[in-house]
Amino acid sequence: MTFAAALTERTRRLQTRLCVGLDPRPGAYRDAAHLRAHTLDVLEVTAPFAACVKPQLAFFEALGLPGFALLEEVCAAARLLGLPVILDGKRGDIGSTAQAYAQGWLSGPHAGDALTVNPFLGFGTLTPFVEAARANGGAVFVLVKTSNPDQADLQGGGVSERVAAEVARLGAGEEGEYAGVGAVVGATHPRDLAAFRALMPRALLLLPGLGAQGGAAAELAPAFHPGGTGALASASRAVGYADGLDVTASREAARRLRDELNAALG
Ligand SMILES: O=C(O)c1cc(=O)[nH]c(=O)n1[C@@H]1O[C@H](COP(=O)(O)O)[C@@H](O)[C@H]1O
Repeated sequence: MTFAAALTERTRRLQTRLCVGLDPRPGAYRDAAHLRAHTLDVLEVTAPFAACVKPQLAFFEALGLPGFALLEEVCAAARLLGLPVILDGKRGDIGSTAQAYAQGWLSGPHAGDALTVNPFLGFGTLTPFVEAARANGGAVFVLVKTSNPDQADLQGGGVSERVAAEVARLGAGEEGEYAGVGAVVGATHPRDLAAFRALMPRALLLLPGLGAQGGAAAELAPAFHPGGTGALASASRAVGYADGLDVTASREAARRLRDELNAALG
């Protein structure tokens, strides 16, 4: 089953639209073993409320080699829990280098099921990522309108809409309910969601910024299709560090966010 199909099946079966972000901050732990144990615990306790999991590569890269080992463990544990994995790497480069990124993160030993990608170098540079995702039944999430306030410096003036049109074009010929080419649109831009939903009718929308960045579940309904599919709202700190390192608090935060998203959909 493709990433898009597996994710949508899980959303329907478990009635959850929550993506749990794993952003393990080294400063929060005594040592690497403590970080590892807490990260795997957060994954396990939140899995029943999650549609998917999104490890942020920066935090694993920051740990050096042990970070790569932990990332592999996280991906393996997620698979055992039935959770599709989105690697948040925001990769993008000239085509030949993009090909290496795509090999590493969408088909190599550390590969996830999906990867976030940056279109800044041009639409043609997305091709290696899209091809690798297709070959592996995976997906890419192209940055369309990011959650940060200063996104408008470069993404304003119609740029986000142009990227959205390219996302729709890239996914147009694919079979299945949702394409393997999705889009990132910040949960912090609720007023724009309906327009992006319309511009990319078959794209999965990843909505980061829930919680710590001010995104509110109650405002995200326009990103979804009738029946509550087609989008995922993502929270990292608000789940992983809901109350310090208390994993019971993480589980309850995931449960609450899942419920709030469902309530928003009526
Ligand atoms: O691609 C992402 O997930 C992403 C895109 C975006 O526009 N904004 C954004 O915050 N993210 C990532 O989502 C996570 C947000 O973390 P929290 O603010 O703690 O929920 C971080 O790992 C960010 O790198």
